[in-house]
Amino acid sequence: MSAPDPENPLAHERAHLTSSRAALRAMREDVEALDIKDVTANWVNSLVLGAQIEARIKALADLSHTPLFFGRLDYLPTTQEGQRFYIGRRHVHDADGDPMVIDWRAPVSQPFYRASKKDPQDVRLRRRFGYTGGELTAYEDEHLTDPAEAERTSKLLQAEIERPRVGPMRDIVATIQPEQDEIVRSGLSGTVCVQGGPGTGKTAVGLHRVAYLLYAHRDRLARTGTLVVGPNESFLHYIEQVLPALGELEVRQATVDSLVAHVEVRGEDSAQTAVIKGDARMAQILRGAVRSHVTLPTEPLVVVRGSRRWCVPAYELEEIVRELLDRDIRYGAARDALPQRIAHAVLVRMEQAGEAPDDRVQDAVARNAAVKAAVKAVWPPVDPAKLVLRLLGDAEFLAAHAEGILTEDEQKLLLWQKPFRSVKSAKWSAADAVLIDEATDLVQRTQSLGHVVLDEAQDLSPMQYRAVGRRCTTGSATILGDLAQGTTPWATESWREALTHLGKPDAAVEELTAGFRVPREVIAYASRLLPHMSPGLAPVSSVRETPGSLEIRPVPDAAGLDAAVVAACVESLRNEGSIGLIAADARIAPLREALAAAGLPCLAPGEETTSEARLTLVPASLAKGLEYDYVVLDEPAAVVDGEPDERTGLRRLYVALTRAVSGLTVLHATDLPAQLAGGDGN
Ligand SMILES: Nc1ncnc2c1ncn2[C@@H]1O[C@H](COP(=O)(O)OP(=O)(O)OP(=O)(O)O)[C@@H](O)[C@H]1O
Repeated sequence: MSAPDPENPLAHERAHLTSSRAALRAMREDVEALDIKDVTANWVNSLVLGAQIEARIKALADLSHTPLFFGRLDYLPTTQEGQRFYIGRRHVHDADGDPMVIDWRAPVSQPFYRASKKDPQDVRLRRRFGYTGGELTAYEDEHLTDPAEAERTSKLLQAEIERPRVGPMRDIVATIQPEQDEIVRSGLSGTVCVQGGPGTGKTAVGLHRVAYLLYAHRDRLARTGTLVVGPNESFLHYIEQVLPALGELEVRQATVDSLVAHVEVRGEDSAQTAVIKGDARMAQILRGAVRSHVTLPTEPLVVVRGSRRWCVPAYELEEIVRELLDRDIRYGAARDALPQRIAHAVLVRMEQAGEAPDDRVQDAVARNAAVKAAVKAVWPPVDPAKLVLRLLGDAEFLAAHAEGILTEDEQKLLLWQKPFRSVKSAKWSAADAVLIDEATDLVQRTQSLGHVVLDEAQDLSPMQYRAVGRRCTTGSATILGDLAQGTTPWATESWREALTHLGKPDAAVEELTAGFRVPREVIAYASRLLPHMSPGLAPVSSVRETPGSLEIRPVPDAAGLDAAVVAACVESLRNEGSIGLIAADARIAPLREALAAAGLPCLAPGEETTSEARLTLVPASLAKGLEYDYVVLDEPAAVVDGEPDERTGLRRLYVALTRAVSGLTVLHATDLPAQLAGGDGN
């Protein structure tokens, strides 16, 4: 490494960027030049190796608009031999194998995120770099061991957050904050639950944690797999580029609905019914219903082999069945084990009679027609969807298993008005699919992944938590959410309870309190709702002061509201970045028309914003998790009224009010909800 030029540090850093880029190119060319013909024994090997090389080449691509490094650490002479490290998205080394850029996830990079004046962690200088396009244009230094230097908030962090947004969500790897980093780097074995208000970086933290875990436990997670679960497709689409930008291409993304898609969902439940279907008591009912298929044998079993007849008495068969019922194994696994258990009982009799049967004889007995018939009678196969079809369609069957668990009224709510004939013709709801998933797992164990990230977790029902939980029984999870943003009738009120349903009752619950998205003025306004919908939750404290970021515009005449909203969108579009027009779901159609009439094209959530198409029309029900540089919020009272109860309405409004990064304009022709009224006359 060349010596720094004290006269022109920026030129020196740019030179390092240029040589790092060249080194990365050389690394890529080395991989491209690999000839695997001589080293692979067969075509399967060569295919596998070929795919690995292909992936490596992709991972080594130099994305000209993504800074190769964003920070620098100079250690004190006493540690790391006073070395200097450039921190970036991936490791880059020169021709001698010496590091030019260190992966942000490496242990030596950690102080970049955690060191402070109070705890410099052996770092003398921390330097952050600013880029414009692909150009390195600025840097910011902190001399962590210099007592004379005052601590200040990073301008580059501020600029990074306010950088106009177009396109999908981006990573925050250059600016992860210390309390976020603690979560990102927490170990693979533990499940972490993160409570955090709007814009505290929960989604970002969850995604960076996956990237970190994949780095630290690559082999294990490559085998077991990782999954990110989000609330809907448009949200998944919004976040889907973050992990690839961090070099991780193998992480699966899903919604809870898509995880449990055993049947086609065409029906909808009333809120009351959905609440019961999502209640954890349903798991108990399903378990009883599945196991009720087992009938204790009352007849002896006779197996004929050659000239001999072997008889296993009924009481002994019963013992075998009881023992399998007592062992907590899946219904299907026990069913698979039963023929061998019976065959073993026959073999014992053969031995008692002086024969010496071997394993092959046991296998043959297990396949004997009489044994097969006995197994079918005692432990018949169970089709999970048919089982749920019967529970929801047959009052007697339901009563037999729900007695003492659900009240009669609750049972009535579960039953279809008119039972469906078949799994195919049934109008399954989303909650039914979760029940089928539970039943499926009772029959056959669901495969567990190595790590699951669950975002917007507060909206899940207990049965949905169980569905996610069984996908990480042998792995760990990151649970992200905000109790104040729960808008389903079954929304979680306590993380401890949610974690218990998930099967991780002892997981650590962490809290993020610093807000990065929403300016102080806006979050203060939205937080007026908190005492009315989630008392006890502390407001987010925004790291950003953006004067003038909030405007409340009364519209005197209701007939003029649409035109005023369109005008506000036009004004917002004069700024750089993305614009979200958020409105009650019922207001979407008229607003779309008004925008079209004014010649303003708009996107739907999930459609990617570009520099040409920057305005998205967002139904309040889909706003969760999304963000826009400027938000125009149409008629708050309509957002509240769009929900079945006031608390849910206020929470929906809270979500809508907290989507803006740089500016929020609220337009209302009717009175604002009383809970928003504050001391300032707004
Ligand atoms: N350390 C950070 N540096 C820069 N930007 C950050 C940082 N943390 C969060 N952000 C930005 O703040 C915004 C909000 O982050 P994110 O969407 O992860 O928050 P959230 O807690 O999931 O919000 P919500 O509850 O509204 O879904 C994003 O644009 C994200 O990039």
